[in-house]
Amino acid sequence: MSVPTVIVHRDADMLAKAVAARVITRTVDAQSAKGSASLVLTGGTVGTATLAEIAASPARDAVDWRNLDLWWGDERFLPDGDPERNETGARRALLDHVDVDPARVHPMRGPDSGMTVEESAEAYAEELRRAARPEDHGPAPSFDVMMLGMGPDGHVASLFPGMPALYDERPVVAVHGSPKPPPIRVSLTLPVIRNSREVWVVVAGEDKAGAVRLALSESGPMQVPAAGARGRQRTLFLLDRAAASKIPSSLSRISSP
Ligand SMILES: O=C(O)[C@H](O)[C@@H](O)[C@H](O)[C@H](O)COP(=O)(O)O
Repeated sequence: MSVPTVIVHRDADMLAKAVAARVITRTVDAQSAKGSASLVLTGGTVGTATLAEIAASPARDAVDWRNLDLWWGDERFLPDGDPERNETGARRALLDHVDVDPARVHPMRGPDSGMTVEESAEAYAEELRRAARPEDHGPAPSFDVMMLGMGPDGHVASLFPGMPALYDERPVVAVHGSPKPPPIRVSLTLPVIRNSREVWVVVAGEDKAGAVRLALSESGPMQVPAAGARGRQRTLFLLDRAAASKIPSSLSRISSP
C-alpha cells in the first residue's frame, strides 16, 4: 500500500480546478496505456465541484468518454433522480454534458428499484464482480482512480467511525443510521477502496483540518476511516489550505500560490 502524498491548493475553488485537471490527465494516460479507464466518483461538495470543473474544462474533450467506466464510492438510498443522490449531482455536474456510454455508468440502485438497501448493496457487489478481471486480484476492479471526499469526523464514502461496516470483508455494504443525513446508504468497503490503483482524498475547509491530521497519522480506520483509505500504487491527499492547516508543514507540498 502506498504512503500518502499531500498536495495543498489555495482554496476550495482552486482545489476543484486542480483535481479536475488531474482527473482529465490521469484518464487520458490510462486510456492511452490500455484503451479504457475506470473512475470512482464521490458525493459531497468538493467532489461535485470537481465534476463541474471537468465539464467546464476545454481539455475534457481529450478524454474518450465512451471508453470510461464510472462507479460510485457510496450512494444515499433515495429514488432515482432525487436531488440528494450522489448520482443526480454527478449527472447534473458532468455526465449530462459528455458523451458517456450509458452501459458503462454504474449507479447504485435506490428504493424505487424495488430492492431493499441490502439487496442494492449485493446487486452492486455482483456488478463489480462481473467487471473484475483476473489481474484485479479481487472481487472488484482495481480502479484507476478512486476519489473520496471526507467528513469532519474522518468518514470516507459512507464508512463512518465505529461502524461495523469498517470490518466488513464484503465489497459493498448497506449502511443504516448514517450520522450524516440521509441515514440509509450503500457504500464500498475498505478492501475495495484499498485495491484501487490510486486513491485521492479530496478535502476543503477548516472544519476538516483535525480529521485530515488524524487521517495522515497512525490512527486506525475504526476511529478515522480516512486513515484506511490508501491506494495500491498511489495515495493523494488533495487539500485546500484550510484543510491542511493542522498537518506538519514537512508533510505537505504547497502547489498553488
Ligand atoms: O454521500 C456522501 O455524502 C459522501 O460521498 C461523503 O463521503 C462525502 O464525500 C463527504 O461527507 C464529504 O462531503 P462534503 O464535501 O459535502 O463535506
